[in-house]
Amino acid sequence: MIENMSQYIEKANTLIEALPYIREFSDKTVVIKYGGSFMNDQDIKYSVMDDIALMKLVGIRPIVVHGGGKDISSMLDQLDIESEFMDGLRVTSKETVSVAEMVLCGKINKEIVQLLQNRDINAVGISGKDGGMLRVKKKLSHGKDIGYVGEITRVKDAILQDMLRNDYVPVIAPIGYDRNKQTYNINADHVAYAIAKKLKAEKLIYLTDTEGVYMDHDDPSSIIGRLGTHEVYDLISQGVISGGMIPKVENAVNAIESGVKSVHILDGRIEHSILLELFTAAGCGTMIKDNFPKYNKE
Ligand SMILES: Nc1ncnc2c1ncn2[C@@H]1O[C@H](COP(=O)(O)OP(=O)(O)O)[C@@H](O)[C@H]1O
Ligand SMILES: CC(=O)N[C@@H](CCC(=O)OP(=O)(O)O)C(=O)O
Repeated sequence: MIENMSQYIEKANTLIEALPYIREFSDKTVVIKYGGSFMNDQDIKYSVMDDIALMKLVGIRPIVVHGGGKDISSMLDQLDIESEFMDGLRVTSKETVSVAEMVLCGKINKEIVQLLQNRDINAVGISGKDGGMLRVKKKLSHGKDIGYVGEITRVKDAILQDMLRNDYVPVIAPIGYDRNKQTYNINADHVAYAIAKKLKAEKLIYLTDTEGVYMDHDDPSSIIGRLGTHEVYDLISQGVISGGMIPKVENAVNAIESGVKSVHILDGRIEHSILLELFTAAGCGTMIKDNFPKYNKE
């Protein structure tokens, strides 16, 4: 009985601990990039959707930007089309861009909307095409043409503002078009950054498949809890940050420089990592801000 009581008190304390954060973030915009390899794990998917629903219910304004690279690759595989990447970006032929649009907008986007609606959260799924939201131009990779890969040149946020004003959670697929109305495939990390920048979001959260940014890949205890923007390029040039983590931290620096308060790299494989970050004092993952002392490892 006493044991049970202490469990109840612990639960109540967790709720009390969340109070100042709920107050602080109420009415604030938080952009969540949901993608990567864990997207197809049902338990994780449901836990991410529960977190987003809870955020919305306590007055935060979440915006979901999703990826789906793995699903695109498996659909291409079924169609006997090879997947090729250059610097983390998919080389995108005309055929590939229409498969990407079909998978991202037709399958994944609507699935996320359905999961939020199942939780009685009004969500609307759009791509960068809707309301002319994302204008792009062709992105080159080290001067090389990699097909219909878009670099965002403009974000027209009227449609997002309308949705937020009317209390909808926007769910965004990373597809846009250029000045000739040609469809382009865009890396979802870049879309999340561009939207967070345009809306001057309070937070930009990257859910990924690692606990956060490590100093040493082989040592899980080397996670950097707080990373100052001025340290990021040092860590890239030392080879500490590499591969798919580079666009995330570069986007993080740019986001902070354009008014986003903090960027978080969180482990999407851990259930409720968003809630832990938002509503507990300890937080989790790596928080990137402009004013942390060097490699604060907490
Ligand atoms: N210093 C680092 N700390 C953590 N992960 C790193 C680091 N440097 C490179 N990475 C790599 O970055 C990956 C995350 O990027 P990516 O695979 O593109 O994620 P996503 O598919 O979620 O967008 C990690 O799985 C890891 O292999
Ligand atoms: C140009 C480019 O690479 N676009 C990505 C879009 C999806 C994405 O970003 O998905 P993840 O976040 O799950 O990796 C792609 O085709 O895979």
